[in-house]
Amino acid sequence: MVETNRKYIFDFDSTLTRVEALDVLAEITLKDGSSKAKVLEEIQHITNLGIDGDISFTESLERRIQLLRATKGDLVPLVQQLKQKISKSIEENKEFFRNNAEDIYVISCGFKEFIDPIVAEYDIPSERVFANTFKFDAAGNIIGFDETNVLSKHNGKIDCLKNLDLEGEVQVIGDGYSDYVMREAGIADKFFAYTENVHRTKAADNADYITPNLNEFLYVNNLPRKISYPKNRIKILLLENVHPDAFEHLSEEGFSVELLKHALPEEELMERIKGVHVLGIRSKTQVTKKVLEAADRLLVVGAFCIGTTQIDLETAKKNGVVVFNAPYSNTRSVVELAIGQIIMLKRSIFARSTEIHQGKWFKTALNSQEVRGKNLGIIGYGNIGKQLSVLAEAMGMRVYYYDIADRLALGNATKCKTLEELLAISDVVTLHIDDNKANKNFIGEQQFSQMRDGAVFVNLSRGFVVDIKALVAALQSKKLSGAAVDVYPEEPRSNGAFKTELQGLENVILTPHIGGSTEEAQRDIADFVPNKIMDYINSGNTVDAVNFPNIRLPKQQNAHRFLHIHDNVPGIMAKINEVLAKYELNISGQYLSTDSEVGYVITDLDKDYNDDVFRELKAIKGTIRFRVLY
Ligand SMILES: NC(=O)C1=CN([C@@H]2O[C@H](COP(=O)(O)OP(=O)(O)OC[C@H]3O[C@@H](n4cnc5c(N)ncnc54)[C@H](O)[C@@H]3O)[C@@H](O)[C@H]2O)C=CC1
Ligand SMILES: O=C(O)C(=O)COP(=O)(O)O
Repeated sequence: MVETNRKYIFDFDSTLTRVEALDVLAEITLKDGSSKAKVLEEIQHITNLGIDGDISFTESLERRIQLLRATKGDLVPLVQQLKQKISKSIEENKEFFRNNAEDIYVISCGFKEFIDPIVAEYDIPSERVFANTFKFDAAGNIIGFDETNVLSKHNGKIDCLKNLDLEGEVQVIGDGYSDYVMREAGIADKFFAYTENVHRTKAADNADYITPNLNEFLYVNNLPRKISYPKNRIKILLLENVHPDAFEHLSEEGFSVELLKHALPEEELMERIKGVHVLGIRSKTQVTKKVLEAADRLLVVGAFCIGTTQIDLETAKKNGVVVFNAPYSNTRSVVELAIGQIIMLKRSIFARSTEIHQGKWFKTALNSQEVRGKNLGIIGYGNIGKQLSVLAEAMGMRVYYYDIADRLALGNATKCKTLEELLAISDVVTLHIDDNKANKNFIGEQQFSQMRDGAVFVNLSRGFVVDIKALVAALQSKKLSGAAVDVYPEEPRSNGAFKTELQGLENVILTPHIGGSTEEAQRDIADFVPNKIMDYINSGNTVDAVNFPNIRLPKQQNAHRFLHIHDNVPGIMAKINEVLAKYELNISGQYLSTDSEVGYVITDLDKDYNDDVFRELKAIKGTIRFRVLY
């Protein structure tokens, strides 16, 4: 039992439950038919007019009851259905109702016949439920309501609360303007506009607090709750036009998400990142040391792509910021584009197509060859390189590959010991190495000179790995018969003008870094990365993090979870456990993973903790970040 000297007044419809009960009743009573939808719409309209105070409540009630044509028997399925429609965060925090049972009241303009059985399960007895009651005829039809009840009158909640004459601070939690009026009249001390189910502007505009769920209400009041930090307080900034599904998934989870179409330059990002807990980017946004240092709340960076060298991974780690990416989602898209481009180059298709666009017919087999039987040299035999190997072989190409790591050949592919060997044998050279900064100008003048005369060259990896001047020279001198380039050393942050020295060259296909830009890939990434983010935020899992010790954690029931990220120096674990022992906290599970720089320890406890424990754990020397989950 928590002593707060507060009284909590809850509204019922759309606050404790996700729905308006009379709308559900209408669904039950109205027979399917052409008029059903119209009547339902009419009932909802009248409900809203009443809630917003645009018509008198008595009028709204009378009109709805006439339309409903309900009976006593209809209340049974109504109660059953309402039990399934309790607001999510109310359900999650059932303990709040148990612990504060004496101080919780329901004041509703709904009806006790269906409210009482629902809220009884939340330890609110009938005597603390104030609502209307139905009038029935002898046959059990609902024919009206008790008109002497104050709650059947316009602004009846004011009189109802006045009559209760409650002591202590009175807080009203409701979704409608008719709840706010108790505060306006000066009988309640605070009004929380409850927006978990419906956001009513008129109520929200007047509220002392807008509370998107009960967790936020409990947080504001510093009361025990299911999760320590309400999800709506977690701010997510998604840049570079990531697929809208990501926005959907993360918003549905309750986070506050903002979506921008473009990348941000360093200075602007340093400003925008303040207060942000999760940053979502693609390949353009540079998450530099300065940006990470300006970030005061950052927990996670989600790279909605494969490459992660645009992020200062080391600084992120040292600051306790976990980075995730999507290593597989767009690989197939890149492979398909590579195949397409290789065929287009070998057939000089873009030249032929441009001629026709310019009104010229030039039918020729000149510079046009099949890919069957040609040697394909793949540099970088990773997730993309390997898939390309299989598909190219299926088209009859002879595949050679070169990789600095020891990679098993798929199918009949032949491994080359050196880059020179690969360059010398390939009719088509395609680049799929990773975005490691050490790969800068990996292919330059010397490498082009080692290629076969008339070879074609494809780069879908990163712009900086190729010396563009050398590539232009190789194309101009006809050493290469063509090239396809998707990535450039400098790429613009948003769509618009773009210049490259490769423009205007013959048989050169230029694409704006769209290798991974397919609907399928972007949708898959928008599913994969948010799941990783949510898994880390909600339970501390770092599986598949690119810069952090990986820990897969079991789900815990009735436990508190402490996440402690620290410098990997001796003795920290002992200090954590010393604090826990001092406060006689029983550890139900403890998991540790370290790398050379940081340690990540998760401790599950089966007992309530107080703020002193929190403070002491945070104060341990070497602590980078400390977070409590629930
Ligand atoms: N154009 C686009 O839209 C996209 C581009 N990419 C880029 O494609 C590249 C490859 O992606 P994945 O196959 O997923 O990466 P991966 O990491 O699975 O494979 C890269 C391979 O390159 C090898 N490698 C690295 N440096 C090398 C070097 N100097 N010489 C030889 N081998 C080297 C690695 O050992 C590894 O096997 C990355 O740079 C990625 O950023 C990825 C997706 C979309
Ligand atoms: O996945 C990658 O590394 C890519 O290059 C794709 O980047 P993007 O998401 O198109 O900015």
